[in-house]
Amino acid sequence: MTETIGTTASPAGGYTERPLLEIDGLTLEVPGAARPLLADVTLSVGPGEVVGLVGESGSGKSTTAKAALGLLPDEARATGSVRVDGTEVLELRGEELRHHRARTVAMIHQDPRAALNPVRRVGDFLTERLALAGLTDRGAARERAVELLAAVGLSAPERRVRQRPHELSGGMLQRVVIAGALALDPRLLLADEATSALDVTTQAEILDLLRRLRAEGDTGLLFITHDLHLAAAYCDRVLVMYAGRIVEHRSAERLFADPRHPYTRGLLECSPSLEGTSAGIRPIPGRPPSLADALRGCPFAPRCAAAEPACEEWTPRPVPLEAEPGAQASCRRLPEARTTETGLREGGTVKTRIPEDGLAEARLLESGATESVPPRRSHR
Ligand SMILES: Nc1ncnc2c1ncn2[C@@H]1O[C@H](COP(=O)(O)OP(=O)(O)OP(=O)(O)O)[C@@H](O)[C@H]1O
Repeated sequence: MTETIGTTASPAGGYTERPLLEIDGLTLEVPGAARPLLADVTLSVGPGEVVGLVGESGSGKSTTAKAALGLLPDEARATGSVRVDGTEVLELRGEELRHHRARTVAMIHQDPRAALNPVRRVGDFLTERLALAGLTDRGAARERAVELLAAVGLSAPERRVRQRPHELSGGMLQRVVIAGALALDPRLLLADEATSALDVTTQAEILDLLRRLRAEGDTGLLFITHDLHLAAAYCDRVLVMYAGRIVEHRSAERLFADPRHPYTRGLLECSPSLEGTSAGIRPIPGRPPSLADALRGCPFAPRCAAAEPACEEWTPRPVPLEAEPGAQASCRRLPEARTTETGLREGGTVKTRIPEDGLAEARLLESGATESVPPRRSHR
């Protein structure tokens, strides 16, 4: 099944307008690592959409989100592209990059205390953010700070602006940080484990708040979590990462109902459900590869109960899933993978669908493996 690619793309049942965030074939290499930090990462977030990015610790979720801010690891060599609201972030430098970080994208981290100066008042944090956005009149900024705190659901906002971080709970502080993000009226919000440190009730309140804000402002939200159950319940679409790669990309509903990658199935089986029951939890055996491990074939093969010897030779690539436009999983054992490979063997060079890349050429290499060839750019 085909779909229109470009400004009206609708990956895995998502948005229909131009994406706010478009990461296309992003590969990041750092000196001394045996494998890339990120390998061919492609994802997008549309206006008003919540997209989940899920994976174990070290899979590359934060590195992907930071790329949207133009924050790459020192000495990293990047290929591919990262566009926010149509601007190529990897080409921004100096003042343009500072402006981009201050105005277009806002990141909310797990620990709100790290974002707030412990000796400054909450109101100062907000008025400084508002000054970045051009509101330098002190009285007007003060008023706006109170409005922002009310908008994120803090009671008695006039009193809160005079308080210091230690006087507020973790949930209240996360609301302050979100208010700080909103002060800049960003098009894109990046929430990196933003609710992981909160109790379940506060977590639900903050998730509601984020959902309401992105709907009201038509803001896009990239929601990073290690909790696949939470992502499936909260997001429109979910991408699963393993060892720096996207291994599955589905609508949240389909992912939860019928996970196709063995790693996704393993994640669902090894995390407690939203109801909090831990019955039947089965941890995925083994550990994810470190950056010192050179990878060959499917990176999940050493931990995969369904792996065959040929998986260790298989070049990972997104395999489009039948009857689910834009959805893909990167597993050699999918029936869809066999179909495409047969086509390649017969045709030598064919056009194959790479979700969100549009039509990318897939070449048959001499070894018999396939290689997708999206448009590339190199940045340092
Ligand atoms: N500046 C850097 N230089 C070298 N390696 C880095 C750098 N930043 C991150 N890494 C490595 O990249 C890998 C991915 O890290 P990242 O923080 O993106 O993972 P994550 O999925 O967000 O994990 P977590 O949930 O623990 O934050 C890790 O192995 C990490 O050690």
